[in-house]
Amino acid sequence: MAAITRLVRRTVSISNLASRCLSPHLPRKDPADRKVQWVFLGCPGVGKGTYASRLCDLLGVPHIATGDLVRQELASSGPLSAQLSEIVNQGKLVSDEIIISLLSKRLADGEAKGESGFILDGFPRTINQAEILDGVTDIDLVVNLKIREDVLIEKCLGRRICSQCGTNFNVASINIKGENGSPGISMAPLLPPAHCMTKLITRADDTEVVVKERLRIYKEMSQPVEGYYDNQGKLLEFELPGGIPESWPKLLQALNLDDYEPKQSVAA
Ligand SMILES: Nc1ncnc2c1ncn2[C@@H]1O[C@H](COP(=O)(O)OP(=O)(O)O)[C@@H](O)[C@H]1O
Repeated sequence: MAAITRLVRRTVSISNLASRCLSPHLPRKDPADRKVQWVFLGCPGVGKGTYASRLCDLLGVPHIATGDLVRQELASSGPLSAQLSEIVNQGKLVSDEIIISLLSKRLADGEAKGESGFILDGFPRTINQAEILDGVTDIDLVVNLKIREDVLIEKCLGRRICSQCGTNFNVASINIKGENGSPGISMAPLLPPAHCMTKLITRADDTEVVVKERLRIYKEMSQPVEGYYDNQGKLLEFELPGGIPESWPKLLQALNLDDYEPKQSVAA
């Protein structure tokens, strides 16, 4: 009973925190009067950040990646830093309280700069987070990116970040032949320009052991979020057919964004 009371208190306090922190920054407006409010779901390494940031450039909305917020907090050596580094380096999820407070601060900063709309990447990652988000704003669409698991591991291990500009690259060259009726897949490396080449770093949580743990946790904690949005009729499943040159135009088609053709050149 005491445990239930504690859980109820905790849930209430997270919901209070969420409504206190998130509500002012996520006004419920008619979709016709505001920019898109989308969520990107998908396993670690699938390319959420890559495709979400390209779509954000196209649609003129901020790309808000909670993983980036966590890494910024880690790099800042602030009070949460040591606690976060232990959790993240084990591939575990950060608590809802911490994630919501980082997200609300990011939204407040964006609001002060006059931002409108968003694509969320890496949030919500649990049913509780999805319910909290639903309590404070309307999500128009949830894109669930998918790719086979052996590719995910190779992509995580090949991921590199420019320590100066923060851009993601990938040195993995993926070429898996089709077998037993399932299609093969090829993905060329996404190499950095010369000025980033000497500044590349690998994320501490992109080791094989930690990536496998992140995949396990994704299946346990985050896959149910797909069903949550499917039940609301908001889920768009998108199986990546290959690297960016093949996938980007097909993703635009699936999103009915073919009209944005002049800007499709960002994919080149
Ligand atoms: N919504 C969230 N809830 C809890 N933890 C999160 C959330 N978003 C990011 N994190 C933490 O930050 C780490 C890195 O996140 P991210 O860059 O999105 O990684 P991934 O490549 O696994 O999708 C996660 O493994 C987790 O520890």
